[in-house]
Amino acid sequence: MKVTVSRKAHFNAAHRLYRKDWSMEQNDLVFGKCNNPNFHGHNYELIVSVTGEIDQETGFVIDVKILSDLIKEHIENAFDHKNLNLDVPDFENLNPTAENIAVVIWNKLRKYIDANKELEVVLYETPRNFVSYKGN
Ligand SMILES: Nc1nc2c(c(=O)[nH]1)N=C([C@H](O)[C@H](O)COP(=O)(O)OP(=O)(O)OP(=O)(O)O)CN2
Ligand SMILES: [Zn+2]
Repeated sequence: MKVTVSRKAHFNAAHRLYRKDWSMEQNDLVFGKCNNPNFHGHNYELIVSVTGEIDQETGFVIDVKILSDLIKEHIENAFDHKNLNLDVPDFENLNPTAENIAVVIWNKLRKYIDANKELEVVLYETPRNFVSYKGN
């Protein structure tokens, strides 16, 4: 019997969607207003879910306090109130789209979650735009 435990978190960050190897015109064509050279920001909402068997002694799939501390240490401290393009090394050569941010978050957390448990990341960039990633 598998059960999913989820924890919500949030961070505020600035970004610019563009490719360094494209002209301004091409970036404008593809990324539109998201290519603003002066950046723009989002209030990102994050849902991290861990699925696995319930431990018979504790009744937990994972202690939510542990999950919360992992998100705070590895995601919120790294991304909150940061410029993703300029301040976060993961995006030095990676466009900080919602898709790429979700994959980076998943990779950062995966190593701390037991191998026999599944991890899913859902990232809301705006209240209407969101992506999800489960690995693979
Ligand atoms: N596949 C993706 N498409 C877009 C991404 C993304 O990360 N992945 N990102 C952006 C922009 O960064 C931003 O999210 C767009 O903001 P905005 O247009 O303001 O968002 P909304 O759609 O919620 O606003 P509306 O008012 O509904 O237009 C663009 N595309
Ligand atoms: Zn944006």
